[in-house]
Amino acid sequence: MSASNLASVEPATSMPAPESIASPVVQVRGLEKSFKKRQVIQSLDWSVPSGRVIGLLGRNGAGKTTLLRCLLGLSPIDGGSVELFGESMLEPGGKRMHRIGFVPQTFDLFPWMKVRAYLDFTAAFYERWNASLVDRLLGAWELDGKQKIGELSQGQRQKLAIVRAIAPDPDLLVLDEPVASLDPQARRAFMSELLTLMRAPGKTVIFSTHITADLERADADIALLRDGRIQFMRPLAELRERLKRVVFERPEAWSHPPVVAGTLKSHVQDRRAVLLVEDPMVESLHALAARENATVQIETPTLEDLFVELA
Ligand SMILES: Nc1ncnc2c1ncn2[C@@H]1O[C@H](COP(=O)(O)OP(=O)(O)OP(=O)(O)O)[C@@H](O)[C@H]1O
Repeated sequence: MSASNLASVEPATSMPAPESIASPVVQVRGLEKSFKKRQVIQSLDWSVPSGRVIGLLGRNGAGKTTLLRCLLGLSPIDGGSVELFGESMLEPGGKRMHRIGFVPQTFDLFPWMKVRAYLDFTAAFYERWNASLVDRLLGAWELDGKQKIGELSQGQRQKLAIVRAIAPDPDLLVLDEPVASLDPQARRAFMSELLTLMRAPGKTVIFSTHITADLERADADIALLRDGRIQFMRPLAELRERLKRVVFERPEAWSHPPVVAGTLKSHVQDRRAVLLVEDPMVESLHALAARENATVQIETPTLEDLFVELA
């Protein structure tokens, strides 16, 4: 059993608000991307409605960076199509880029420029540029405008990349592991800043991360990338409500896990059988436990548990 059951219950786009069905911000159809013989993205379909915060999860090497770069036209695609704001995306450029902010995984541009000069230089390219936000964030995040970019620490560069990406007031903000180098205080401050700015009508955030606590804090929709495809996209609250960890325990060892409808994954550990079940029927579980001379516990898994099980 696998997470694809989730996708079969509902397609990769889950329950968008009615007004957003008409105009997804991101619409990907049949996307293919390989590096030499290594196929990273395979027939990937993904529709991201406006107004959501999406956490893109996937194991190391699952293709998150590749997918985000393909979305933004930064990496050529081998097949399929990508539309942003309803228009085909073949390469970055044009007016639409004013509406898009991107924080790459590593930021190592313009090492000779000073922070303030770099931001002023970048501002000139944008129709909208929130100079007071820049000033506030430089202060709050303790970035020195007079310091050279090449002399910044990794975390400070990441902060600068974030300031640069959100200052143009983007409608779509794409962040590739934006908080990987930030300390816990900076991560929290960043997440709360991000959500305040982007939890506004018409704003959409897509960010990849391994830090599941941040996704929980952001109350994000979770999109899982595995085997080259988006396996499902669901609001975190819905995942937690519908997916349960069911633990059977009995005096004798299990040779195989008990059969339960909706099981996505299961394993046995001696006298324990642990199942991840979608929409479990509580009475049937208790009846099954009684037949098997077992006790049963139904738990709500953490997002990290879910990630470990499903990714
Ligand atoms: N420029 C490239 N040339 C060749 N292979 C590449 C290139 N970029 C990525 N890959 C391969 O594509 C696969 C997906 O890489 P990608 O960086 O997209 O994964 P990821 O999900 O972002 O990983 P992580 O969580 O570790 O950042 C990996 O197997 C990687 O080796």
